[in-house]
Amino acid sequence: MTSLHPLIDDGLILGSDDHPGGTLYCKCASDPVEVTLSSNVAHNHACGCSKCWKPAGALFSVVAVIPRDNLAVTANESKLHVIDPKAAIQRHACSGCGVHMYGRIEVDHPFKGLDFVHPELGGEDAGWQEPQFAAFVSSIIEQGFDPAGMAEVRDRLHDVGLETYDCLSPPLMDLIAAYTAKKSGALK
Ligand SMILES: N[C@@H](CCC(=O)N[C@@H](CS)C(=O)NCC(=O)O)C(=O)O
Ligand SMILES: [Zn+2]
Ligand SMILES: [Zn+2]
Repeated sequence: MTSLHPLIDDGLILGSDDHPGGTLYCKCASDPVEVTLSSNVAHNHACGCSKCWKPAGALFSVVAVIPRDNLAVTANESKLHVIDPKAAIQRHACSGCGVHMYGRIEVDHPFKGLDFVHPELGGEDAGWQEPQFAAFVSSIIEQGFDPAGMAEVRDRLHDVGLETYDCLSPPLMDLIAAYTAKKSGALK
């Protein structure tokens, strides 16, 4: 059966509320890039979009946010490069193994100040917040997934307790819309 993601296929491993953070490692056998997080992550979710890093064979990425002040590159930063400088999220990837170590927003954006990270790089059962929902589910079709398999994919996500959305979850979409409305003056 196609893997959704190793952290989803067999059910979620629940995180611990008081998780203090830890170190993320890229997949290079020597001189790995290290990113140290000084808190747990938030809004962890599965993402089906084409831009987020996924482990080999997985249909989904698992990606979360953390305040940028809680993230530091602590080893081999020189191996990092920005995948697409024009994207809102500047994804810093390792030139050796291709893993995305963190994504940062430098432009005016509702999520500016939050960095995007893949908590599995810090250990699959290390206590990080577990995924809360699945986002950009229909986007897997854009990468070649057969539309006829979508009902099964959504069923499998629901089976492990993940609600599915084709953009972000309603609270995050509301946050983005409120930010846009305040900027335009439609909301005070
Ligand atoms: N359908 C598109 C969706 C891409 C997309 O909008 N991704 C979301 C979720 S990660 C996003 O916020 N992207 C901003 C960015 O990549 O800078 C795809 O799969 O490429
Ligand atoms: Zn690497
Ligand atoms: Zn994504």
